[in-house]
Amino acid sequence: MASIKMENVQKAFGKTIAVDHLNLDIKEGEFFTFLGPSGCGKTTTLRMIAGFYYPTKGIVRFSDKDMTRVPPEKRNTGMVFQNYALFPHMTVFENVAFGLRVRKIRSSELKRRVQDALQKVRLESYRNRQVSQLSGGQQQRVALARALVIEPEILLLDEPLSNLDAKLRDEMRVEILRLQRDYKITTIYVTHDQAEALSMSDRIAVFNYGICHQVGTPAEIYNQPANDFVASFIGEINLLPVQVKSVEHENMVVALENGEQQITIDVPKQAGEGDSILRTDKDLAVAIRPEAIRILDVAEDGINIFKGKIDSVQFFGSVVNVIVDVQNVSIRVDVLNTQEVGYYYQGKDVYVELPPNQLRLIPVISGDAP
Ligand SMILES: Nc1ncnc2c1ncn2[C@@H]1O[C@H](COP(=O)(O)OP(=O)(O)OP(=O)(O)O)[C@@H](O)[C@H]1O
Repeated sequence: MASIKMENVQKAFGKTIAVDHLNLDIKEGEFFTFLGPSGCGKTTTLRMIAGFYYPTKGIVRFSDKDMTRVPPEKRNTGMVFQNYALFPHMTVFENVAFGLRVRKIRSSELKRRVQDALQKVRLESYRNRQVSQLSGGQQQRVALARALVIEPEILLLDEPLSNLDAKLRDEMRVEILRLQRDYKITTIYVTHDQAEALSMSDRIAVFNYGICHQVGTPAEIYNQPANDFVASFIGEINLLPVQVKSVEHENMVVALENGEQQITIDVPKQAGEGDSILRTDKDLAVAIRPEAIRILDVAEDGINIFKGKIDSVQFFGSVVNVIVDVQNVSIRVDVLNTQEVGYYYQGKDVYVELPPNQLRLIPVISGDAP
């Protein structure tokens, strides 16, 4: 097992800066995910860790050792590619044995290790089968066995499930996590799928346009997004553009200007990381998840309770998605399907409550794309 550090790393391809100002500290044994949309720099970062690319600037360390310019074959990393990159006409056994033959491992030990890896991915009975005669999920397992058999210190997985159908993907997620725990191996997982990232990772780094915007546990990323990009890339969220009206000891009062009208919202100071949010030169938004908002039939005492009218209702099974119009501002509320059918309907007068402890005041950066 190794830890991985990236210190102020940049990678440029000619004039394209694929990754910039990257600082990461990945712990031994961690399942760490790079998440972001296509072209945001995830694969480039992974390749700098594998050694297929060298950074233009900055340092890459494994367990404090400088690896920045060490070639891939001297790094002891195992990699699984999106398209698996297997040898189709070779057997399962030979595909898995490949890395060991390159390393000139003795035949008896080679057999034992391949057998062991095939057992771990539950493919022992397929050892003599040609890879071209396997299903997508089985090929994925061969690719995993081939990466693991060399007993790497670090496992690198580049969108390993993207070619599989939804059911197999679910199965393989569980399988990958089981293997990662069995081998206790530091793992980096690249994906653009937020559900995959949230459900599998110890921690996630969220990328956009070559910049890492936030590193945190799934709950931190979901509950305390650093800005509007992170907030809206992961899950559904209401983003209400606001201006700060006043700042008190514990609270800030912010206003959502809406033509002639104004909605004032009480936001606890810690929802904006204390006063620091006030020093940003960015526009601000109040962020709240749809499941954190309550719909009330009658006005109750409390703060941040606003009168509105239901605009639309969509049924999703376990959850009902209700859009409420509050003074021409659309607010999405997700309620559990526990009321009788027809309880929420278009045109119904309701109140919505935005609980202060569920609010975040965040900078709006999405206009900043290069
Ligand atoms: N070899 C290269 N030469 C020139 N530009 C490159 C090269 N590799 C990547 N880029 C550019 O760097 C940026 C980041 O690409 P990268 O492949 O790291 O993104 P990604 O997040 O992995 O995307 P995807 O999910 O589509 O694979 C993109 O703008 C891409 O076009």
